[in-house]
Amino acid sequence: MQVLLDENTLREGVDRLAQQIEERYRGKKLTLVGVLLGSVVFLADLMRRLTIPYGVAMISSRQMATEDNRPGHLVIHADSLMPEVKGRHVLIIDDIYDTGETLWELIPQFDEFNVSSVHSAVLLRKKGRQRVPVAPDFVGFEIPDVYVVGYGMDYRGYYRNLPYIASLSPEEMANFRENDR
Ligand SMILES: O=P(O)(O)OC[C@H]1O[C@H](OP(=O)(O)OP(=O)(O)O)[C@H](O)[C@@H]1O
Ligand SMILES: Nc1nc2[nH]cnc2c(=O)[nH]1
Repeated sequence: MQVLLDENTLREGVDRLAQQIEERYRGKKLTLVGVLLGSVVFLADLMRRLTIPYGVAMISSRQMATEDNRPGHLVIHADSLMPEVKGRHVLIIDDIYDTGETLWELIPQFDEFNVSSVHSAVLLRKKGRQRVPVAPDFVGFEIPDVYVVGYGMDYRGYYRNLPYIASLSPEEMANFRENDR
């Protein structure tokens, strides 16, 4: 495991993002919408850096299988974690932008909630992986095409609690044993 972004670097990145978000949304009705589960640490830190008024919602999304069992659409669960967002400026908060499929699926689904606008902020953007024509509006850090864990992000449910972000090599992932945890 190799540390890619240490705690100080992450703090500076989140501060930078908070400033950019404040500049864009000052005077507007803003709701941050975190995408469970990986975004929770980033969201919690970002929330404490923002000084403008805003609401918060969380969404989970479930991938629907297609008839031939291939991965299909992500569907938003607009349940109790999603308060009224009608007429509000939504900023989707996610930990990482990889292929872009998650944002590509989620963004149009906000149309049915009659929001004023939908944009997105991600802590990390992996280079060279984008598969769809939608890009995040705010990006904390560009990272190489490696598998990362920590600061909310997991490998098989582990490592979300690390206060820094580290990369796992293919060998480390192959040798991962749940019984060692
Ligand atoms: O750009 P994409 O290729 O769509 O990948 C990005 C998504 O992948 C991760 O979620 P994951 O499915 O690992 O779930 P988790 O947040 O619950 O860990 C991350 O939190 C993003 O939502
Ligand atoms: N934990 C984790 N989730 C991802 N989802 C897409 N890319 C990644 C990654 O590098 N790490």
